[in-house]
Amino acid sequence: MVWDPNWLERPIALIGLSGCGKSTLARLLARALSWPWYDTDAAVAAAAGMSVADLFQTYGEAEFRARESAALCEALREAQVIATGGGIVLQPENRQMLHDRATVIWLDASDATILARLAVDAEERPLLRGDAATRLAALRAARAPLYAALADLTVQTDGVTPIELVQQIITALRKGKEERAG
Ligand SMILES: Nc1ncnc2c1ncn2[C@@H]1O[C@H](COP(=O)(O)OP(=O)(O)OP(=O)(O)O)[C@@H](O)[C@H]1O
Ligand SMILES: O=C(O)C1=C[C@@H](O)[C@@H](O)[C@H](O)C1
Ligand SMILES: [Mg+2]
Repeated sequence: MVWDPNWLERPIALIGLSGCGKSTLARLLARALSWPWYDTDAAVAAAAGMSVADLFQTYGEAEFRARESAALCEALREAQVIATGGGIVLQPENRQMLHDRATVIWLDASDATILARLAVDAEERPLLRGDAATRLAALRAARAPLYAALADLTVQTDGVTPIELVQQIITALRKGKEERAG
C-alpha cells in the first residue's frame, strides 16, 4: 500500500490495557509510516535508570505518574507514534493532552488474550501482580470508559497479528482522512 505520511497531522498515541500491544505496535506502525516512535514507559525507565517495576517500588505510583505525564508532554511535541503506559488515561491532564494533540488509537483485547500475552513477563507489570485476572478485571472496569471516550479509533487485537494490525490501522486512518476531506 502506498502511504503518504504527510496525510497525518498529529502524533498517533496508542492507548489500552497492559498487554494489548502498544509497545509492539508503536514500533511497527512507526516503521510503516517512516515516523519515529516513543514509548512513555521506556522513556521514564531510561531516565530513571531502572525498570518501571523498580520505579514503582522505590518511589511509588504517584511519582511514576508524574514522570509519565512529563514524558507524554515531551512525546507529543513531535509527529511520531507513541506507545503509552496502560494507566496514562488516569490523569486528567494526560487525557486533555491526548485529546488536544493526538490521534488516539485504543488497542483492545479480551482478558484471556491479555493474560496469555503477559504470562511470560508478569513481574514487569506491578499493577497485575498477585491475582492477575482479578486485577485486570478491575483495571478494565475503571479504564475502559476512559479509553473509549478518548479513542478516535478502536482496534480489537484478539487473534490478529501485529503486522495485520498495522495494515488495519493505516487503512482506517486513510479512510478517516478521506472522509474528513469530503
Ligand atoms: N497482536 C498481537 N498478537 C500476539 N501477541 C502480541 C500482539 N501484540 C503484542 N503481543 C505480545 O504481547 C506482549 C505484550 O505486548 P506489549 O508489551 O506491546 O504490550 P503493551 O500494551 O505495551 O503493555 P504495557 O502497557 O504493559 O507496556 C508481548 O510479548 C508482545 O509480543
Ligand atoms: O496499567 C498500568 O497502570 C501500567 C501499565 C504499564 O504500561 C506501566 O505504565 C505501569 O506498569 C503501569
Ligand atoms: Mg508497553
